[in-house]
Amino acid sequence: MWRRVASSLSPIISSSPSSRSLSRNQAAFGLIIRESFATEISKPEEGAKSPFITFVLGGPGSGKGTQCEKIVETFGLTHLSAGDLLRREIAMHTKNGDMILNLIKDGKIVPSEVTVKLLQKELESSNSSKFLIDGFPRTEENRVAFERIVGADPDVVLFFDCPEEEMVTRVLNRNQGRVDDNITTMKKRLKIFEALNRPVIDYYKNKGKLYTINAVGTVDDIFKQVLPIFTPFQEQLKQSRHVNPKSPLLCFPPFIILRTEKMVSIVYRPSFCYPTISSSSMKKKPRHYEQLKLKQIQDNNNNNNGFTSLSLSKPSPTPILVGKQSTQRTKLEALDSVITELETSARKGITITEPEIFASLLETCYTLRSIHHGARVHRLIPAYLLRNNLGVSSKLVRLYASCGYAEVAHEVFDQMSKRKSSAFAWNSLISGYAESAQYEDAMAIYFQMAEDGVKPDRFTFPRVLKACGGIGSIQIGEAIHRDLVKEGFGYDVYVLNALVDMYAKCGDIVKAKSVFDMIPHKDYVSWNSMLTSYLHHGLLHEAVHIFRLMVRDGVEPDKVAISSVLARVLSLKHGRQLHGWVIRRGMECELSVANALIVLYSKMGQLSQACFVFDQMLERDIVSWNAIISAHSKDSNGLKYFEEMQRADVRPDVITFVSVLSLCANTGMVEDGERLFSLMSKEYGINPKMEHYACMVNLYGRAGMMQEAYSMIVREMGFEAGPTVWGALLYACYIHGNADIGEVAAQRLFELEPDNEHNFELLMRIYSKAKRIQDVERVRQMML
Ligand SMILES: Nc1ncnc2c1ncn2[C@@H]1O[C@H](COP(=O)(O)OP(=O)(O)OP(=O)(O)O)[C@@H](O)[C@H]1O
Ligand SMILES: Nc1ccn([C@@H]2O[C@H](COP(=O)(O)O)[C@@H](O)[C@H]2O)c(=O)n1
Repeated sequence: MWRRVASSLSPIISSSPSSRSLSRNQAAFGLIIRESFATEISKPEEGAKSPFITFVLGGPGSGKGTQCEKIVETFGLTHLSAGDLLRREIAMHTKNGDMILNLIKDGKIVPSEVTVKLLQKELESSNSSKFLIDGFPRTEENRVAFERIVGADPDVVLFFDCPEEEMVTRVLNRNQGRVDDNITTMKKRLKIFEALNRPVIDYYKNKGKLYTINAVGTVDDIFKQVLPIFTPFQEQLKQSRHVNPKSPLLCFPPFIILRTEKMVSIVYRPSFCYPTISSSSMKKKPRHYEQLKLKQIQDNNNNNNGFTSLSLSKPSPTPILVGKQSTQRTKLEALDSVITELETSARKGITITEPEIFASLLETCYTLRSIHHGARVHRLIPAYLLRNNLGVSSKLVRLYASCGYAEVAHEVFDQMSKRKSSAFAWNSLISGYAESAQYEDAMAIYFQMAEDGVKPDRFTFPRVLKACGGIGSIQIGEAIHRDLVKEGFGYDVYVLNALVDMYAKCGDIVKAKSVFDMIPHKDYVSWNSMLTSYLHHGLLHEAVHIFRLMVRDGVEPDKVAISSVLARVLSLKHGRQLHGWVIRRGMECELSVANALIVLYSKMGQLSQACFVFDQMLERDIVSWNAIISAHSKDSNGLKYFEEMQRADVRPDVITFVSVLSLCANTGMVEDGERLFSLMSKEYGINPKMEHYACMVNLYGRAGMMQEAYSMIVREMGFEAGPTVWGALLYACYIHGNADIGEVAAQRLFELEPDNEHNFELLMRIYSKAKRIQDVERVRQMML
């Protein structure tokens, strides 16, 4: 192995804080990950296999990236583009981001330490053993630093030799919005290439490792020169893969259970952090991404490193589909297995006392919105932990509140001994309410906080502002704005970003823009908030302006902005173009983007495309399920998705039932509709709302069951029926020519919406069908 694997398991079980390392993604997931291996050695172990490394050199625009894609396709190497890694730093506003941006704008070389560290991180976190390192080393200094820090030598060095004029033409036509693709920077890049990269090329030439390729001609012609270079290495490339214990790609399923006689410990690893992939996704085609995913699953099936790991469903022969579907299922299965293991241990008298375990599990339950699993975890948590550990109880509170279990959330909250000492617990409650669209409740908690003398912190405000945006009250929003300034958060980017969003959602785009202008160091959230706000307000011109400024500053629109753009697309052609753009950026697997694509295709009547996107999703949330079911509003196949959703243990919500009930109404599936209506309250505790009754009246009405439809309104509904319900009945009366019930429905509608001419017209048609000409005339007179 390239990196040494410590043999002992003990560090895992008694991991000290120092043995834990939180990677960026891990931290983002709020997870504590115990490192299961010692990882200090960066030189290859003696006798261990080194990774197969190819350096790809050539001037700017010589076609390195293009050829790398083909090499990846054919030989399955992992593509790491140094330029892409640096651009990712800019986009993510890391501490080096500004410095890198300035150097790239000027065509200069970023300090080797920075670039090599980025490459090293990618190499270490990948489970691949064969890499294409593109655009590196650019200088002798780069080369030496790589040898020193990574401790590896390339097996092959490709040099794409291209005349300057051709490179200039290609770069100026590249059209990817890169800050350095302009003639001024290009001239500098070419000079630097000649001065600094030539010595590297000569170095490898002297070592006999250099392969020079004439980079003029078609992409395929050039690749014909590349192919034979790798042929001698084919066996080496096929050989078993390097297994890196630190690799997030290897961490599948997300949990590994470690058992000793007295103790059960869990190593939690988020299975959906793929830094290697996302870093180079700018250039990569999603197909490679899929190949990697599938490999990941296969590798994990093959490598359990001696741990008791959770079982995985075997991938089927269709890589793309199965890779993704099994991923989603396995996440829940893994969670379920871990909880079952813990329950078994608890029954045997082994008490689990580590708050990190519960915090991780609850975080996962929350991500998967599995309240059922959350409740099981809840039962395992010792009472004293719940009372005293803010981290654990807050996660539980948020889970319950966000799944609509307000009472239980409050019960847990009330028992928290430290709830009055900080805003932490309150934030969870506010966040839970805000996420489940219970905005008034979220606001009430904020005001309660003030009454109880708990000071809000910088995390409180974004949550409250989100709730305020949900309510759409500019007055409350302004009051909170004053509060946050008073509390000293008037210059906090994190808070100001939420303020931009709030003002925009409350309809005051001018104020949103003035807050945005006030943000001194805008981060990518600031830009994306403003872009999204303009889009929401239909201000496309302004949105395009912001978009241009973003590209100028090297900030890419994020998934939220892209989802908003997708939601506003008016033509299938533009939708498809955007879908292509999304794929090129490797963003098609982002949950909100995929959800928006489903809605887009469904809106455009492209059901099979919507299903395709859905089937490809790595992760699905309630919005995805609702979108695909709603896309089937006139197709009985939609119920299969509902059943699949239940099997996946995703809890249907109010919207899901509106969708399935209208599907049943539209397709005449009365029995299924009745069954689902009853399931909604009995199984899922959702009391039927106006929309559900409207669907039921529609269901019976369309099926000609007028008495059932009528009695649904007068007998079953516990509240006054509104226009949607009576309207459904009136329409059914028109279809089935029932003037008696039609009169009753119309009468109620005339009271509820006296100005809606449609109701009068419908009643006239009903009378006309029944040949009650005098009544037709009477209604006509009423309309005058
Ligand atoms: N053989 C070719 N003929 C014409 N255009 C090409 C060819 N190969 C690549 N291109 C185009 O030239 C542009 C530059 O190619 P590419 O991005 O692969 O170059 P690169 O060497 O990776 O550039 P950089 O170092 O600037 O990242 C792209 O727009 C690409 O589509
Ligand atoms: N080893 C490297 C690679 C790149 N850079 C900087 O990034 C710019 C773009 O690189 P591409 O390979 O995508 O063209 C490049 O001009 C350098 O500014 C670097 O510093 N070191």
